Amino acid sequence: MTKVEQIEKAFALAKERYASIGVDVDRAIQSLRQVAISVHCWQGDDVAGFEATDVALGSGLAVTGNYPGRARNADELRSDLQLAYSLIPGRHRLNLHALYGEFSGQVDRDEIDVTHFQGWIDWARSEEVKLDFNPSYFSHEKADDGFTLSHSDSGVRQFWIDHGIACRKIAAAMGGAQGTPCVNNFWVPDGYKDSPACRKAPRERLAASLDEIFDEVIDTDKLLDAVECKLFGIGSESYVVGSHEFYLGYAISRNKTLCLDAGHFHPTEVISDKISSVLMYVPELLLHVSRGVRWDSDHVVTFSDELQAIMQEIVRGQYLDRVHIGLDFFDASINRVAAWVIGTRNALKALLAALLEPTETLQRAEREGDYTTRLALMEEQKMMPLGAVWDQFCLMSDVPVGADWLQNVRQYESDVLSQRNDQSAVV
Ligand SMILES: C[C@H](O)[C@H](O)[C@@H](O)C(=O)CO
Ligand SMILES: [Mn+2]
Repeated sequence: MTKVEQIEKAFALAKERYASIGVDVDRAIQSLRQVAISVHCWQGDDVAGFEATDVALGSGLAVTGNYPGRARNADELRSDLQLAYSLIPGRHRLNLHALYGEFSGQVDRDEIDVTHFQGWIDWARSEEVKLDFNPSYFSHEKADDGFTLSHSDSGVRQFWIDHGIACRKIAAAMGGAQGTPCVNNFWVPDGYKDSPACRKAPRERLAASLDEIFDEVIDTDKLLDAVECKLFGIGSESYVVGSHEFYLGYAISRNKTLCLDAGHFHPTEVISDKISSVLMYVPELLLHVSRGVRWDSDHVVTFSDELQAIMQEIVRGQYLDRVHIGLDFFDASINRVAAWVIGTRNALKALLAALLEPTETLQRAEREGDYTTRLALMEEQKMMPLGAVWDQFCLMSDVPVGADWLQNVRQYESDVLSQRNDQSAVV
């Protein structure tokens, strides 16, 4: 029997097993096909970006590892992304940070405009990839003292407000060009290493700065404004201005999209439990699916219990049309293209697992107070033939099955990545 025949046979048997518990596999696959994961550009170059400056990564962000082959310019990053997308089933989005514009010479953050992203827009159109965006409030001399939009100096604040306004315009142009909204996510690192004497004033300034940035009403067909909280960062251990409570209140009161990053809470606190709560009060949610190991370390996403719980919550709550699934990890200790492929395939696998649950049966047992059945079925579900359905989904999507994709990455590593021995910027 050929490998394809094996996959098809296993799939046919799996379909029968799932049908026996009331799950329609074809419908699950159909739903999975509709989901576009927003793949983050910054895994490809260790969050360095392409500005004509050599300011080091900062504001609490840290990438460890020195695996060869980091992308040094937009063409290299696009080439790496193209390989990654070709190994991931389905059609997915690209999440760009403002520091990934194509700048000829020094262009400061308050001066960027859509022309610096035209290359990305053209590429996205030709690759049928939709774009998301992020203003960059880090790796800049005006962010060096730990404050940007909540800075006590009005000049510094204004600089960052102008950056936010510029980014909204760019994101709206992307949304207009692609015919679907571009999610523009604001993460602001501002905070204190040690106990502040005043927690109130920076928060008041952050809210006022954001209000100024969001003052222009832009059609939500083009642009969705999102805001991302954080508990602490390196150098902001005692106080982060944009805490969870701050942004939850801000998003609710301003009708904005809330971003929940899986690494931005206490280590035992999980975002899966927050989804159904916050979606009672905010219109839409952006997820930064990440994996913190002891802290917000941004490890590559694995098929973990929490990843499965996140996807289960999205499916069980029927939130697929209100949740934007983005990724946020950066690992420079392994092949960076492989990191994208592993993390994105895992997010999709977990989503497929959730779509293959007998949700109604589980929820009925719960409604009837039959927690024995609920637990028994949830545990038996873990042994169902998910892998056979996943393999078929890969086959149907014309991407490698199992670990076969690794050969493509290895080939690319020897043909392309290993030639990038000069790691300084090549523009
Ligand atoms: C680069 C990203 O915007 C950044 O990771 C942010 O989303 C974050 O999570 C910071 O900890
Ligand atoms: Mn994040």
